[in-house]
This record gives sequence, structure tokens and C-alpha cells, in this order.
Amino acid sequence: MATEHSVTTLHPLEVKVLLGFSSGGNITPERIVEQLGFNLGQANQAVSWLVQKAYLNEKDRTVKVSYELTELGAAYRADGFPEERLFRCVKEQGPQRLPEAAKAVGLEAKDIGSAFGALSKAGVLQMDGEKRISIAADSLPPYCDVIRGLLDTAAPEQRLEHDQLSDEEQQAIAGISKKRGASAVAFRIVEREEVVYALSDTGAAAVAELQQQGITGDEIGTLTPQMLKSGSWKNKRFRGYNVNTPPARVLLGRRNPYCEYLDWVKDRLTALGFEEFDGPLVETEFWNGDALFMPQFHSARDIHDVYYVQEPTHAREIEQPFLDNVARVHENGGDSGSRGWGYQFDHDFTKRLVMRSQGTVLSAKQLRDAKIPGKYFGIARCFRYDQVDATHLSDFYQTEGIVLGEEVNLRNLLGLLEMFATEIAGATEVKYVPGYFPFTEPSVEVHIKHPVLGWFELGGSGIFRPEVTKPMGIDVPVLAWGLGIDRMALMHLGLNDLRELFSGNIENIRLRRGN
Ligand SMILES: N[C@@H](Cc1ccccc1)C(=O)O
Repeated sequence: MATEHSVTTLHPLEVKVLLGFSSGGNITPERIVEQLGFNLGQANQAVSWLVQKAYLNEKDRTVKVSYELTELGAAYRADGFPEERLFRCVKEQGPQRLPEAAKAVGLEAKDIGSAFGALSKAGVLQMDGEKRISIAADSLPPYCDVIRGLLDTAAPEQRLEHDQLSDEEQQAIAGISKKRGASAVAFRIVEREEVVYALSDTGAAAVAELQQQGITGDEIGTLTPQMLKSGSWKNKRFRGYNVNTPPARVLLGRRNPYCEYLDWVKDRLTALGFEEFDGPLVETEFWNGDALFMPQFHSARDIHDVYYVQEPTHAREIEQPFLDNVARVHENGGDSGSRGWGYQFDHDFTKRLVMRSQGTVLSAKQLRDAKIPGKYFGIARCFRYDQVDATHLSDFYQTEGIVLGEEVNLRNLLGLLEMFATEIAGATEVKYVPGYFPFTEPSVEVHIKHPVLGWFELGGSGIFRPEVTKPMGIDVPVLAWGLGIDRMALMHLGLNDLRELFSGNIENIRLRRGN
């Protein structure tokens, strides 16, 4: 296997490891770090490459045990472990009973109890007939020094390696960690697998070849302009090329097909002379419904279940004169020529904040300063409380638009709908059916047939009623539509589920084109 690899193409890190351990011996990433000054990442990398090439073999695998200070251990380290605290307390405050001592040192009775047990056994403390403990020797027994030493060396980040501890220390750790029960140990045991590698026969052959060819690992991998300029390359040796290395698969960055599609639609509409409009996701009931002549408290309003904004709940005010104009139209028709809905307009409700539920909000707002004649469109993210399925999302995009002018009529509208359905959505079967919207008269719905999902509604359209246009100061006919652009994309991109448009499935995204 190794013969497939020419030593001239080895990575400098590999060369250095091979040469550094050429005389045999155990190889571990830690030893590489120590002897060759690599960082641990480089050492691990070099080992894994060399193992792949079979230049290194696994020789031994062992579990290494080390100890890590627990929180309790850290507290012992800072404030003393039970023996230390008890001894200090009795020494400073004189003879006393165990419960008092436990309280004085702030430890549990059972900890102090076992500390006393150990210290009395060592002849350092004693208990008299009245159960009072007092000092019997000047200093703590040697095992306590061992524990203190361990606590001091085991800084929070510093583990103690089991192998490097003396028998006494190992015993002390076991003692202080076990004695007080599993939940209150001073040291936690950490186990880690250590793999030891050795040079294989092919590895040894590679070393010989490296030495023969005089390769050191200091060869140059990249030629820089500086080297060319200074001529320093002349006395450098270069690393060989490995012409057998398969080239990396290049994955070009590309845009999400749905975004591409949206841009394409925008380009088409602007090319037709449409100006784009936009607006906030949070709207008032005024613009989302009232200005569109949707009666405030009526089932017609339930066409969409809106999401209400929790904080703040209301807008401070609504722009005049539109508020008064719209209120009048609802109450008695104002100067729109209609009788209105005939109810008392609610000025508090109209300020209620909602998540925009239809792109038509933007059309209504555009009427305030629309040019006549004029053509406008927008792509609006909308929100409705809806059951999510293949053709419904609770937040979705509509392409909304208006065309206004003295001359515009229903035929123009049907022409535009046709363009959306056949060219922009790419449908071959289209139906136009009468619909109802409080803001248009007449109203037309567009349906298209999807090869898998069958017929579905693309959206609604119509000619804005004077109750909508008059309060905004518009006296000419206004064609309006709001079509589900997600649904158009579904058709256009050949997908069967709206959720796929927004999925992060990279493979799918790579395959599709947006237009
Ligand atoms: N806003 C309507 C669609 C529509 C827009 C413009 C005119 C007529 C209908 C909806 O969301 O269903």
C-alpha cells in the first residue's frame, strides 16, 4: 500500500514525524508535541495521515485515568478539607462537642464525624468522657499533607494523571473522593483512551527513502511572489506534486432557486413598466382591512384569521384625512356613492396592530400617492392563522399589484391574470371564476392546474370599489390583484409542496433553477 505513496509528496508534518521517530519507539500525539514542538492539532493530523498510509501502526491502546477537581474539591482547596477545618477549629476555640464543631466549621455532621474518626485513629484528636474533643498532637497526620498537596497541585484546569501519582497519593485521592459518598467527591475520575503507535515496516522504508533523498520537511510548498522577487527560491528545495490526488469537488455558490425566481418575476414586472412598492409586516386593522372596506365586525373579515401583535397592541394614530374618509365610508358611504355598512366605526379597533394578512394593504396605501396613469407591484410576505399543508403556509408571499388610469378595464385585468398564470406560473390549464372580496367589484379568482396537486387557487383580483378608492382621493378605475407567488413558484419549479420552497435541503437547492 505504502508504495503507492511517494515520499516526495508527504506533508512536511508527516516528514518531520517520520524522521523524528526514525529510531523507533512509541509515538503518541503528546510525544510529538513534546519532541517536535507541534501543536496538538498538528500532531493528531500528522498521526492520522500516517496511519492512513500505513506508515504507522497501532501498537497499544490503554485507558488513562486522571482526576479533576470537583466544585467541592475546589472549596476544600480554598477553605480546607474536613480534617483541616476540624483540627483548626479545635485548636483555635478549644475543646468542644462534635455538633458544635460541625456548626462552627460549616460542614455536615457526618463529614465532621468521619474526619474526627480518622484524626482520632491517627492520635491527633481525642474525645473525653463528656464527648468533648480536644487536641492530642501538634499537627495533622501525614496523609493530610498528602491531600493538601494534591488539592494544591490540582488547579481547576489541571488534571492529575493517575500514573504520575505515588501510591500514597493514589490512596489519598481514593480516600477523599470515596469516603464522603459519590455525590460529594473532591475529585472526579476522567478516563481517556490513549493509543500508542509505532513505525511500520513500510514506515521504516519511507524513512530510509526520505534520508536518502535528503528530504527534511523544510521544503517549500508554495512559491510566493516575494520569493521570486528576492530570488530566495534558488537555494530552497520544493515539495513534490502528487499528481494522483483527486481534485477537490468544486461546489459553486449559488442562490436559492426561490429567491432567483422572485428576482426573475420582479425583473419581468419592472420591464413592463411596473414600479415596486413595499411596506412593514406589522400593520393596523385600518390598512389591513378597514381601508379595504372590510366591515370591522362581520364574517367578511374572517376571510383571513390575523395574528395580533402582543406588544404594543395599538398604533398611536391613523393618518388623516384617510381615517375620517374611511370611517365615513363605513358608516354611511361618505362621498363614494354607496350607503356604506351602516354601523358606528370603531376608532380603537382600527388602531389594533396585526401581522399583515394580505398584500392588498400595500395597494391601498399606494393609492394615497399613486400617479395616474400608474402601474405598481409588490411582493409581500403575509401572515394568516392557517393549517399548514402542501398548499398552505401560515406565512407566505403574495404578488400584489394595481393598475390605475381612466382607460383601464376588466379585459386589461384578465390579460394580466393570463400573463401571471401562464407565463409567470407556467400553468397550461387556467380557470377564471367569479369571486367575492369586499374591496372589489367585479371580483375574479384565478385557478391553475398543477400536475400533482390538481386545481388550486392562485389568488383573487378585481376592480377596486369606489368605497376603497374615493377615501384615498382616487377617481379613476383601479385594477387590483393579489396572487400567491409561492404557489406560482411551486408550479414553475416543479415542486409538490410549498414547504420545499423554504427547506434547507442543499441537494434539492443545487438541482433546481429559479427560472
Ligand atoms: N387580498 C386578496 C386577494 C385580492 C387582491 C386584490 C383584489 C382582489 C383580491 C386575498 O388575499 O385573498
